[in-house]
Amino acid sequence: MLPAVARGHWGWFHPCARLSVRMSSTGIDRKGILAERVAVVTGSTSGIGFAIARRLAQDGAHVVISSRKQQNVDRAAAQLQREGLSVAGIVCHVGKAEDRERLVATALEHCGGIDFLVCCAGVNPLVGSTLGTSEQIWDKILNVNVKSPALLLSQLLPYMEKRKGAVTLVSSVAAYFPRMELGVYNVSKTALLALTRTLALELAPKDIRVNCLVPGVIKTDFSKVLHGNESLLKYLREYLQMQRIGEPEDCAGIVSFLCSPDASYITGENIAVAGFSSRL
Ligand SMILES: NC(=O)c1ccc[n+]([C@@H]2O[C@H](COP(=O)([O-])OP(=O)(O)OC[C@H]3O[C@@H](n4cnc5c(N)ncnc54)[C@H](O)[C@@H]3O)[C@@H](O)[C@H]2O)c1
Repeated sequence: MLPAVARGHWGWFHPCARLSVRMSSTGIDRKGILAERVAVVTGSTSGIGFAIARRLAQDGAHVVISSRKQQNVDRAAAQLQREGLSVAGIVCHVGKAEDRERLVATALEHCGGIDFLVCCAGVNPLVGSTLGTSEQIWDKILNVNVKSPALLLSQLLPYMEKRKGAVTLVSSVAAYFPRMELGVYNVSKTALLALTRTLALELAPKDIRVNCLVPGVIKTDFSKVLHGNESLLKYLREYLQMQRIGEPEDCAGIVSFLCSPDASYITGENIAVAGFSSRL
């Protein structure tokens, strides 16, 4: 049986209290750079989002993870809690307003505020040509990939104000060099670059920074269609100057840095983690 917190019902158990208990009982007094800060990470039960959630928690933050399916939330939250990290999980389909509201309420109720938002949730139905894409698919991709980070941020904003918060959106190198088979996905990821700069501009007076992680090919389920194909993988390795595709952990440290006080004067930037491509 998984702990209640992993099912999204915390009851008496306060995940944020857990870390302080652990720290005092083990005598560890070295606080992480993100200690006592609270991070909400969408699409974080696997892949890049999971690696980011883990890293933020390792660096001291209380982290609320989320994705669409309860069983995935349970599994991921339980795994990180076993590692002694202060993590709670809740189901949130980012395209659903009521799910976003519940995510916000959960973070507030159990962690008392919100400092960081990392938007990893993304969809990528392989749709082929942009002009051949149905309106339904257009709506789905733009809703989840572009609109939902902005809508979620507007729901979180009242609580992030006065906390010198930071937001990280997640685009893709497809924003810079679109792939034929990705159609509208390319468009959505390019829109995120513009969203980053626009939000950075709008939120700078509130001391909230907005930056964008731009991953190259990272080994996750999402990109299996690329790295699962031996000949394509060989091509990618030769094409990438570092001779390898990335791991989710390659994307994690930069997000922790962007949340940290060390990045206090960095906003509106799109930062590629892509192993160097001469086309970037
Ligand atoms: N893997 C890559 O090569 C790569 C490259 C560039 C950009 N990205 C981007 O990175 C992000 C994470 O992808 P990943 O590679 O870690 O994939 P992944 O499939 O491992 O993780 C995606 C996560 O998002 C969740 N998710 C999907 N739709 C959701 C929704 N509507 N609401 C909430 N959660 C949802 C999934 O459940 C999963 O937890 C995506 O935005 C993707 O576009 C990935």
